[in-house]
Amino acid sequence: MNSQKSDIRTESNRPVTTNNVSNPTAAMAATALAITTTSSSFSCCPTNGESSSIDDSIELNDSQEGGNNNTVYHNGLLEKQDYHFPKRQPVDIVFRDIRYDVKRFNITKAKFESKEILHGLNGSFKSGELTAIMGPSGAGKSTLLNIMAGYVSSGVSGMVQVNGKSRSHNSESFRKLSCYIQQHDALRPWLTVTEAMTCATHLKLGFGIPMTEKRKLIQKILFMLGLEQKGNTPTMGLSGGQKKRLAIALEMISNPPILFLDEPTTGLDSSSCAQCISLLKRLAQDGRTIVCTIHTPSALLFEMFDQLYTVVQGHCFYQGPTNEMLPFLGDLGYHCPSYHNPADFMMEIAVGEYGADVGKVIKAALKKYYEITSRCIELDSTYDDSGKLMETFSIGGKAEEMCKLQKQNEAMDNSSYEEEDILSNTKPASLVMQFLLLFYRNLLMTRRNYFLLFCRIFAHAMVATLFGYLYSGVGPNANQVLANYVYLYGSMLMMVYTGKMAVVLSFQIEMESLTREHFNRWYKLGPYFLSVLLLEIPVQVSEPCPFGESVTHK
Ligand SMILES: Nc1ncnc2c1ncn2[C@@H]1O[C@H](COP(=O)(O)OP(=O)(O)OP(=O)(O)O)[C@@H](O)[C@H]1O
Repeated sequence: MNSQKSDIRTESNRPVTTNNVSNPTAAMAATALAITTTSSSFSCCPTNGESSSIDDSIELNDSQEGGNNNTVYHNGLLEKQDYHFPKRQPVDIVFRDIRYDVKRFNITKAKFESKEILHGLNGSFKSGELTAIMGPSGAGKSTLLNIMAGYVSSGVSGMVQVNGKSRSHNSESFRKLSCYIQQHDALRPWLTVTEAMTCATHLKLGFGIPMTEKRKLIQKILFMLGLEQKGNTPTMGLSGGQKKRLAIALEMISNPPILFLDEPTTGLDSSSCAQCISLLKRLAQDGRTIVCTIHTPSALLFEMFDQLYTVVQGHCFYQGPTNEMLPFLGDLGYHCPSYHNPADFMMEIAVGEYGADVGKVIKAALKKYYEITSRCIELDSTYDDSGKLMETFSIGGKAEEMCKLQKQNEAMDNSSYEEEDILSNTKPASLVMQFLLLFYRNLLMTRRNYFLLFCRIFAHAMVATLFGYLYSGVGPNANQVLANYVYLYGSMLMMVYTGKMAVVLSFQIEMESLTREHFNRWYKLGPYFLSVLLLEIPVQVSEPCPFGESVTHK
């Protein structure tokens, strides 16, 4: 245990300056100063000379939370037992009759046709539970997740309730509560882990809280996610599992009570998969609602999920506790062979192996859902207006369930939300600050991507030399009007296409990052586009100048 801690200290024992900014105006000035200095990272923006170290931050956290840093290994996974994210209000999601229609153009009939992808899905995702959405490829898992996250809203019908209140399919307030981590991590490869975290913290939490608090928060998140020793590593130098954890870490800054993840384990080896799911499980145990799609997990991983929602051909195939899935299929006459992975077995039944009747299972799942719902309605009716239990039950099963619900209610009432204050009082960065931060981030990435920069400079120098040689001395010569025209036209094309190519080549990567960051409410689109354009303009303006002048003077 001690050796583990001392390792961390040795690895991260480097001075990190902190910036204790307590009001927004001072913070703006501080950041502007940081941006105008030649500082090479977000984390090094000294303004008041105060300094501390990562080491100090960890120690401070230990003493503040009054716990030993019990770092233990379980199933080969690193667990930081005494570190928890601040509690958030539990959020339960219930959805009914979710349908999704897409319009497709039928070439043979030369008209648009509607196709239903999801056929009236019902279910719920509860706080404190880790739910897996499973199903064969093309079953509609990602579509369901996109709808639940509010990422897709057109063509969707049905009802989604959040803590009992109806939610529109593109609800802005719901997006404040949730974050959506898509399959592709879409991280910024040229930023280090600390820089990526610092930038995200400034954007998400604004400048209303001191820099020291932000720094502590970053260290705590990185520590909890096992990335504390990777602070100085560029994102592109992380392994697949570490990238997934960083993607989660970036969203955990705002500590959302709901997390949606699309295939978080795809492309990871079994150990990284286990680490990732173990992390999600821990986050769920702290009271979050965590929903992720997953492709046939191993038996070990499968057991880690609390709830399972299976989709087959756009229908619900099974929903309920993971450990009740095999008895459910067993009741329908499908018995899992010994030593067989339950997840594999379920998928085999879902694609009709063992002579399985998929329709029969879908009907049974629907029947089970209605049975549970009607039981819950009965249970609800025994609460008074304030949600308290009115009477006890004589029927064993129901009484037990009611007691469980009652205990959950009491636990919620007694739980302290003091820790929440630091985040609940925050406002995201203003538009101006968003622009400054994004501009600085772009500048940093452009500077570090020296190969691209070198290629651009080299291409321009080559074209300038060629044009200079071909059109040397044509400027003041009245007989060379056509040559002047060709030169100007060529220069114009050069400017347009080099500018365009930079955008075209980086479009796909940039779009993925932009979609993720914008959807998760890091910033507005205006500051983003302005920051990209302003960085491009100096390069474009400088292109024709040297050559243009040389021609005019000749
Ligand atoms: N916008 C769309 N237009 C046409 N078809 C669509 C659209 N979105 C989804 N689909 C279809 O809906 C079905 C479900 O897609 P979805 O991506 O949800 O599947 P999935 O279960 O996540 O599959 P996989 O595991 O392979 O990612 C697929 O057949 C897909 O082709």
